[in-house]
Amino acid sequence: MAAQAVLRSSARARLLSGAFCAQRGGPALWQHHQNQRAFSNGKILVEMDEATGVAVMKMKSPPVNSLNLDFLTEFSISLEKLEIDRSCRGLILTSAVSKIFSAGLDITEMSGKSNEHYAAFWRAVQEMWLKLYGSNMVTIAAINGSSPAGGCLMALCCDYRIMADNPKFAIGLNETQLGIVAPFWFKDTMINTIGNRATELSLQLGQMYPAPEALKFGLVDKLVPEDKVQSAAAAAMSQWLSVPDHARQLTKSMMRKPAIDRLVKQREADINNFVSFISKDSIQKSLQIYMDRLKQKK
Ligand SMILES: CCCCC/C=C\C/C=C\C=C\CC(=O)SCCNC(=O)CCNC(=O)[C@H](O)C(C)(C)COP(=O)(O)OP(=O)(O)OC[C@H]1O[C@@H](n2cnc3c(N)ncnc32)[C@H](O)[C@@H]1OP(=O)(O)O
Repeated sequence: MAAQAVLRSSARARLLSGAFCAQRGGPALWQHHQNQRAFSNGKILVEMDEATGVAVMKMKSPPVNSLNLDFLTEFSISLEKLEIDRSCRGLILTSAVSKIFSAGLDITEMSGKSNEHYAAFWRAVQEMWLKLYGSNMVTIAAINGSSPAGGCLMALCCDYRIMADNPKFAIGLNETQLGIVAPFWFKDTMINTIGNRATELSLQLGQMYPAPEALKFGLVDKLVPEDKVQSAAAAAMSQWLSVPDHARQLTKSMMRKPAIDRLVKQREADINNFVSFISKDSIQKSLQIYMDRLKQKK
């Protein structure tokens, strides 16, 4: 895919240079065990079944798998590593943290930091989206917990979503509830999944949907009991992998390329937009109030 080609160069350069690995105290090499391979960079664990060509990526950044700069960098590098591995055809994205898929973007990365930091953070968010939404692999989200905002975006980037059937787990793009605005590419991803009107309702209200409502709304494709999420994802994966790769990949590209190209074309403008928006005093105040409320609810 065009966007993949653009993106691959920078992440691969970092991957091959080992800069990221050195920073983490050593290269994230595959460990082999029978038919299984695994690597971990700290916040992400990847286990690959060589017999099926399916990798399971587990987010393991407690307490809530929030997407900070380190996490996003590890995520993109891990994904790139799988993308260039020809034996890997499918990816199941899930969480190793109980009851949480991902709490979305780390709000502390968007509060009280320099403009340079906001720009680097937003570039990493864009990169995560470009890589996951544009992946050539079959991607299935095994949503085993709550998944607000950026966590919902990650799930929406996948080709298929299976969620634990627990009304305590909710998913949605709730940005307006924080006093912030989902950028156009979050919106495009949601429109491509549930359509324009449902997206407008959902985004304006900053709605979080408990699992049963998320299914009705089309935000997720299937609900299964909590302890069956991984096995259901594996079963769905084998169905998806029965389709010839080249035909499925070209079809995926046809559906997603317009949205991907749109961000690729205005990447720098989107970063500048984010920095000027997030650094406003009024927005910083809104985020502070939201964080205070989160802490007070205990
Ligand atoms: C017009 C121009 C527009 C341009 C574009 C501009 C801007 C776009 C900007 C941004 C887009 C952002 C998308 C996002 O992802 S924003 C993040 C939204 N996330 C949330 O709202 C999640 C909030 N969290 C929760 O709802 C709950 O924590 C959760 C359901 C995930 C888990 O609940 P639980 O009860 O288990 O755990 P808690 O006690 O609430 O949390 C534990 C601990 O973690 C902290 N925390 C939770 N979420 C976050 C987070 N997203 N970032 C940072 N920290 C988080 C929480 O505060 C607790 O900390 P502590 O009290 O233990 O220290």
